[in-house]
Amino acid sequence: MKKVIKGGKIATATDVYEADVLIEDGIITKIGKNLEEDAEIIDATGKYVMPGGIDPHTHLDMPFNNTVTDDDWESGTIAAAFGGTTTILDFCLSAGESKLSDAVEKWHAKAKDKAVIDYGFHLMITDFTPETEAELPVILEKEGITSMKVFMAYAREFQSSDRTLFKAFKIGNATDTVVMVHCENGSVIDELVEEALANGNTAPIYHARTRPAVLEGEATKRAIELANLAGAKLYVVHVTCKEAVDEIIKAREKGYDVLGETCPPYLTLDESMLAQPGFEGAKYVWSPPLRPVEHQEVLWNALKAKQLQTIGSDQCSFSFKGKKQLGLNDFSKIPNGGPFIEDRFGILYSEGVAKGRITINEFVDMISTSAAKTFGLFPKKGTIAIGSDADIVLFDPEVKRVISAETHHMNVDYNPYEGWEVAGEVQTVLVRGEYVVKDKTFVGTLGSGQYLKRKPSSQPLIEPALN
Ligand SMILES: NC(=O)NCCC(=O)O
Ligand SMILES: [Zn+2]
Ligand SMILES: [Zn+2]
Repeated sequence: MKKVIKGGKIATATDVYEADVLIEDGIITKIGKNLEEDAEIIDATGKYVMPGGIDPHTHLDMPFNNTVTDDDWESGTIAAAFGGTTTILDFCLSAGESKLSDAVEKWHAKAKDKAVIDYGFHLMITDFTPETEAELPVILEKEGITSMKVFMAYAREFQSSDRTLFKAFKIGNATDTVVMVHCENGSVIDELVEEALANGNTAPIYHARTRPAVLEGEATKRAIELANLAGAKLYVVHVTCKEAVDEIIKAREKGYDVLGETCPPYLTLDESMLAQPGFEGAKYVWSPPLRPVEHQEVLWNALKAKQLQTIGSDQCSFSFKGKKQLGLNDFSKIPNGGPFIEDRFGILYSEGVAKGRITINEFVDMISTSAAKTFGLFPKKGTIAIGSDADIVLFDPEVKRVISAETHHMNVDYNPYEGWEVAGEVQTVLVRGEYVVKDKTFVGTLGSGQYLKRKPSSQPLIEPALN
């Protein structure tokens, strides 16, 4: 059945205008005033009609820090949809697998019968054996994967040597793959952690104190130089601080092909959350850590200036009364990560657009379009245009609502934004023209999300004007 969205205000990364949208067979086929069609009418009066959010950074059902994240592909993608996200790019973990193809197969099995929105994978690389090095280009092509993540942190779990990092950049260059890097100095952090514990400092705040911003800046610079030496496209994930932003700006001014992502908590929460009495701070333990409040303005300014381009949720959820308790007597054992897949879109709108920090077009770009372009999904995803998938969010900017773990859809017992009043509400969400959320009720089907094969591009990531 055809659908027409009528009377709304279409917002894309470049325009805002009133028009109707015709959807046929999951695709946008017409955009215009007063479309008269024999179709189901969806009334969007007073609402924004926006492209569905694209979350380029999630960890669903992922083994990590001696446990597994609490949101799987069912709760995680349902929560994403309620929050206005219609595509996610999740990290497929290859550590522990002798073949990359086994890792990818495992990730397909996790997602296939559960996902209610569309999805793709980034490959997570920790090391190269001669076999995995040979297999990588084959897997990237076969699976339509155009991005991989390498870690300069988590010394005992995922951290790569500089040599592995450099190899990844060389392969990135040869295959036009975007290399995403977690930039922290994991070895120095380990030393600082050991020192803190030896001094009896076991509380959650020491997670932040043992991962200083200078180590994020240092690692960011190292990744930038190694990527440039290898001729790779670099995407710095979860940027938190001035030290890292400064390195990214300097590199971009030199014409290096570098993009940066930040995440809602770094824009809106600060280090003091970890210093709350008792074990409460464990709710805010993720890496890199929250920073002192002055870093927030640096991040907002960098987004506004397009020196940072995307917003990932870094969804990596662990319940407070459950898995976070692993670190009750030792902050270094608190599983790293937080639940953000549902509130990424709403927090950025409320703190960004409603508070006048960014425009609605900048919002759409950061929450959807820019990720689509970076990761080979545009214009199928990431915009409202004829020929694009009808991944559409109807958003009422006038509604005020309160975020709470009591009402969210993530499979965790707390929300870092508990009690926050936010402006704007996602009301209806379509994926390829089918309702997943209709008038704030889930009506989707488990397993209806489609795996997205992407195509590498030889184009640089950096916009030509900056070259
Ligand atoms: N960010 C975090 O603490 N957990 C997820 C893993 C990562 O992205 O580093
Ligand atoms: Zn990371
Ligand atoms: Zn992450």
